[in-house]
Amino acid sequence: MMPGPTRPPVLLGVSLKMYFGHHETLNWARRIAVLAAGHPAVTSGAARLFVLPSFPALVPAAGILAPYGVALGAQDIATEDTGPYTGEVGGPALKEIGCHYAEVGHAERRRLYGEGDTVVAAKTAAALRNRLTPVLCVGERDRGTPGEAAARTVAEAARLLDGLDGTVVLAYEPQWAIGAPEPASAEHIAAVCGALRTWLDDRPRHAGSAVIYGGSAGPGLLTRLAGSADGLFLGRFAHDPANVGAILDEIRSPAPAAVA
Ligand SMILES: O=C[C@H](O)COP(=O)(O)O
Repeated sequence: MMPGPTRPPVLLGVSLKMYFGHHETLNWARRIAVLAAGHPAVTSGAARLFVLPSFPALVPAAGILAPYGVALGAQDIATEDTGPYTGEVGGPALKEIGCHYAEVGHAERRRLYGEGDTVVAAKTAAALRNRLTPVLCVGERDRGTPGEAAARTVAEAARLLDGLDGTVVLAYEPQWAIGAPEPASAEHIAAVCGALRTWLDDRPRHAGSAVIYGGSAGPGLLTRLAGSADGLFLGRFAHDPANVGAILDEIRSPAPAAVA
């Protein structure tokens, strides 16, 4: 069972993207709160949960989830903190309403909204500047060998974090595995997450950072990964709270240390 006695907590993040309506989001959050209140993986500290709902749900979802230790975060953040940026939401406001995380660089924002490395790096900087932990999505576009994917993904993380200090969550999301029937193979994930972990471990300025896997992740994957990632970044398969419960069931031992 994961994690072993010296492992930090397993970090489980959920992005709801734009799938749910407002009340649906809050009803889902209530069911996650019940899970978090009663599941030994959470109450023992072996697992830590965070949820990224859409912007309008952040405040009421925090009211439902934060009492049970579930952290909240935004799915996006403006590059600037304040000013004439219609439609944007800045880091200071996110911090003020209780966000702990801000997601940046998701493949959907790159593909659909034209965000490139410059914007993603600026959003990562904005999160860190506002004491929000960036959930920085990295990962190759096309399926290739694990070695190629690891080299590309480490280079991407290095590029995006160049000149930045602070704790981050690196969400390894091979783009070809997002929205797919199955996640990448455990071997592929272990190769890339291992390379990202090695890269982070050489950089004390990112101490406390975590590497999690996203892309069609669901029940059973944590067990198959056997500790090669620090956790999971869940999408569709978290829509049914029973799946979140099943993933928590894979995590049993108490954990002594903290991650991002
Ligand atoms: O943000 C989450 C990831 O993009 C994974 O989504 P998915 O599990 O629905 O593929």
